[in-house]
Amino acid sequence: MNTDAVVTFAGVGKTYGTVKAVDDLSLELYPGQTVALLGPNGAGKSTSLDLLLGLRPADTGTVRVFGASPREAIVAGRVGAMLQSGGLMDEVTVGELVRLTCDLHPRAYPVGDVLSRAGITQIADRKVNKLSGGQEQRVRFAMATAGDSDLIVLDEPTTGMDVSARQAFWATMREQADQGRTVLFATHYLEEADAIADRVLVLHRGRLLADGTAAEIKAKAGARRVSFDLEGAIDEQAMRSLPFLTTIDVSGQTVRLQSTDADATVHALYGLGVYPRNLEVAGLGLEQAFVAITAAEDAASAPSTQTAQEAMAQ
Ligand SMILES: Nc1ncnc2c1ncn2[C@@H]1O[C@H](COP(=O)(O)OP(=O)(O)OP(=O)(O)O)[C@@H](O)[C@H]1O
Repeated sequence: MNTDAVVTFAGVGKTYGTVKAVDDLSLELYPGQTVALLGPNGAGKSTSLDLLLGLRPADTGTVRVFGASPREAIVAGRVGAMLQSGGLMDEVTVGELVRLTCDLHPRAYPVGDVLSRAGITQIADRKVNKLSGGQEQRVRFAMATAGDSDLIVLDEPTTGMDVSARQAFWATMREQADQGRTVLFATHYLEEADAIADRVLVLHRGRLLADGTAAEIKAKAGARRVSFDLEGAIDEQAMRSLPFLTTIDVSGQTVRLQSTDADATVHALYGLGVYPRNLEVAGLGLEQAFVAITAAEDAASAPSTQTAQEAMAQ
């Protein structure tokens, strides 16, 4: 086990009945990393965060946070968390709730700073049960950043936030990471992961499918996007016979395709005697890469019905 690690999962498993929510998960997070946890619904993201926060015990393996148990790390004030649901006391005001959270944090910031950073100073006197969804998220954000924690754990933090709240939120998280804190967030917004995270973890059926920078995850998906325009009638059958295609779409004079070997596909295209204009070759976006990687895994675990290559092509 690396002693510098902020978080260590070693062979961690969690099963609910017959569902393996987390399956033999091993990983380490380091100081200053901003890590996005991606995965389809039910992939095990929230369960993994619950295990990391000691809210549920692991069935197998060990979870360590700053070399201690999750509970010890939290009691020491080293972890701030923003979870998806629950946890807000309805009958108190926003200001009272944030004050209480600060009172409980061993290394709390002044309440006024916490309110203003989360953009909720104006609603400090409002009852928590009168808040909109986005305002509730801001309150959760305030609670997660109430003190000087070394690790900030966020489960789908920007769901329901408007554009300005999101921008303010991520600006704050960037500051936190720049100061050496580790930020781990689960999200379904892949553009946020692409823009914010310096490390992306792709979880699927409780297992870690990919771990790297967004660029590495895109490269792992293997395919590239090619688009071009053709003049005159397009011979769709000839286009579909191009080598290394995974998908192709012909719309008007424009052809858009994905290829696992774009150089060979373009070479063959010229071999058809056509003259493509506005030819562009680009990598997959993170969203397309994510879909390709998880679909390929689905296909690999159901080999009788679909090949991985077919899944990549969908
Ligand atoms: N308390 C529970 N009891 C039984 N099954 C559960 C429980 N919590 C989660 N599961 C199951 O474990 C699996 C992983 O769920 P989890 O909530 O961790 O996924 P997730 O990646 O966070 O999903 P989402 O993106 O939909 O929030 C799912 O199949 C889910 O149905």
